[in-house]
Amino acid sequence: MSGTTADARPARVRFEAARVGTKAQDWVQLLKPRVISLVVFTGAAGLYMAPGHMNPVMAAISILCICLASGAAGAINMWYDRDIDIIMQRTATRPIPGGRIPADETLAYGLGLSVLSVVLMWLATNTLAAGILAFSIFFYAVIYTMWLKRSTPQNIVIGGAAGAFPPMIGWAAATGTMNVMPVVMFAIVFLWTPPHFWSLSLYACKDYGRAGIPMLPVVKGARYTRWNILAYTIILLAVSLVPSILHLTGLLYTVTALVLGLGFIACAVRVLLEKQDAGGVSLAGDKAARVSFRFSLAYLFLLFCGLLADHALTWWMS
Ligand code: HEM
Ligand SMILES: CC(C)=CCC/C(C)=C/CC/C(C)=C/COP(=O)(O)OP(=O)(O)O
Repeated sequence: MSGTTADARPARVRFEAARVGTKAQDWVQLLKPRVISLVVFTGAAGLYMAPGHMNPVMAAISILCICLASGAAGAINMWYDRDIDIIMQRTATRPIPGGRIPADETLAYGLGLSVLSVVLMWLATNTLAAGILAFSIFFYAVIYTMWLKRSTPQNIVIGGAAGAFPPMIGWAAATGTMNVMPVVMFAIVFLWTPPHFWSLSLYACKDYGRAGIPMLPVVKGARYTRWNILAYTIILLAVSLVPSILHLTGLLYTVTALVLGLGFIACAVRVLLEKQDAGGVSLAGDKAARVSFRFSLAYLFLLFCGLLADHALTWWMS
């Protein structure tokens, strides 16, 4: 061993830690930037769908606050999960387990950004938006991360609410009120989260098992998880059509929701039918689950694009 201090981390983790980016990139990585991009997009969509005209500077500040809050919650999640992140291959090279950023600084960073985002949202918009924003941080960092994640296989079904609030926050920031449309947008993201995450959990199952996290395939098995993914994609398709049924959206959105929903169901059926052993464990390298996970990301992005385009078209034709 080189140097004077003993380093108990596995060789692969030490190698990765030395290889990964700069200090600034590490601070950004703590915020889970790629997840934020989609979270912020759904928040901006909620803001855009709201009636009336919001001052563009206020709109930009509101979106920045959602971005900061989501990142802050991600940093607190990484602080709390540092003991399991070092065990799981997918997360072992994150800034804390990689030994590049101290845990206490990460916590201070997460708490600082949380306060900043909520106070800024409150000053720039209204109490309702700031209140839901604060509740979202609390729900993800405390309810999901510190409680549900380690205690029940339904962790992400309930915990998924945290990531579903941004459209409501965007709407509240623009109007100071709540309505059916943002609640339906919440429901869409809420029901999207299980097939999104369970697709990934099918091929990350060993990691979660080793870390002792009771994710659905670890506790109930891969076959049960496959059926659940299919069930949620079917419910998701039905709920995604609620805006059409309530005449809140037009034909463009309806067609988008139908095509994407059927595509997601097709992915889920492939996950269900993939070559597997008696326990439902894939014999095909979890190819179908990997496709389903990637499709889930495209699905949510494109569905919300459909909402925005439909809204813009309705406005343009009126
Ligand atoms: C409790 C709810 C959720 C759970 C448990 C969850 C879980 C995960 C996990 C474990 C990953 C892989 C991350 C990695 O490899 O580092 C992931 C990726 C991702 N998630 Fe989720 N997710 C949830 C909700 C959401 C929400 C609400 C959004 C956005 C609206 C979202 C957007 C994304 C994106 C964009 C990625 C890809 C990140 C990348 O490419 O690195 N997730 N999710
Ligand atoms: C406005 C606001 C506060 C929004 C919160 C949005 C948000 C961050 C949602 C959760 C997204 C996510 C990556 C969960 C995975 O956590 P995990 O701990 O299961 O995944 P990991 O194992 O990759 O850390």
